[in-house]
Amino acid sequence: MQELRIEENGNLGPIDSSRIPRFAGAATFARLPRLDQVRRADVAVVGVPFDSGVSYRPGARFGANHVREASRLLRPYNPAQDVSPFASAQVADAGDMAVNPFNIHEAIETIQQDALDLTADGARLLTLGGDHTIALPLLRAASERAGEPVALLHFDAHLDTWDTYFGAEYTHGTPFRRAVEEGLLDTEAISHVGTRGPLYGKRDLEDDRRFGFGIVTSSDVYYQGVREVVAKLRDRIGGRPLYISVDIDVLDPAHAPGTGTPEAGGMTSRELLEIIRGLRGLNLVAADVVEVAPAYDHAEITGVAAGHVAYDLVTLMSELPRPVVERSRNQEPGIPAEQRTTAGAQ
Ligand SMILES: N=C(N)NCCCC(=O)O
Ligand SMILES: [Zn+2]
Ligand SMILES: [Zn+2]
Repeated sequence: MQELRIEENGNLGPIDSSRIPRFAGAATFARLPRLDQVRRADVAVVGVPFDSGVSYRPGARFGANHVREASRLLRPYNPAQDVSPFASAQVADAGDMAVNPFNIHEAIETIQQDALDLTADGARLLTLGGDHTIALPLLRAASERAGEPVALLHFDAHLDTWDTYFGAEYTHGTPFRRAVEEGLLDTEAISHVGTRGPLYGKRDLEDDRRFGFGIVTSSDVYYQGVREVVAKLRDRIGGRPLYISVDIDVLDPAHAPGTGTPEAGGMTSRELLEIIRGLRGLNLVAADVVEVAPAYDHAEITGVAAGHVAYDLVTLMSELPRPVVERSRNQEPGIPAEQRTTAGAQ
């Protein structure tokens, strides 16, 4: 079947849902073209079907495809930011990384290498998880591409700066401790937002503070409001290269039931979207949306929320200038998406 896509500014956009019903065909994120259908992407969206790092409910390995399915209703103009992201930039779906579900070390290496390959030509990367373990290799790739430690904005009910689980260093509760230890983060500019729920002990907070994290709790968002929170975050991040990690469990289980470690008292999807929209103009190099576990979802509530969060993150990226890539980076093997990614998103 012919795809009948919207094309603007020379960018190949989504399938036109006014001519091909939005429920028809295989899903890519927002019905965008696959990476192999475009010359090059300014923003690549990639899935990581991996959940071997979870401590409670499994199922986030199915998250990326669930978000793709739930993203069929996204439209090409984003009035909240007054931007048509798929016209401002070439956005494409790079399919799924082929990660080893039985070997977490190998999976982490694959994710890091694939993220490096996808960004070799200066593309910005949005990753759909997957459990939160994947943030570590994605941060390794982001800081390598930035050539310096990156600022981190981490939306999550959890700190994810714990040390080990059952002696394991690489889990979904530990990526940001590893990232600090590895020097991937600019510790002057790292914040958790939406934190809540019981901890193992007070020491969790003491460790976290020692690493340099600032915390805006879920209650802070409620009492201070979006504007004040955005102003503080922007101030802290400044002009640094920024990585945004969104664990969908930052939302209240009423807004995102489909996740592995839900905690009561979370943010609304409106609050989360408004904070993200408040970050316009910051140098957002890469982002992820993780921990969507469709088996616990109902009526695509979580998938729709994650899809909208991803859409607003892509919108932020779409407005930024394409980074100048040094020659040596250009000479890297380009985007071997065909080799490294499955045809997951057709
Ligand atoms: N990263 C997420 N979603 N959760 C971490 C929870 C760690 C725990 O089971 O205590
Ligand atoms: Zn979490
Ligand atoms: Zn998390």
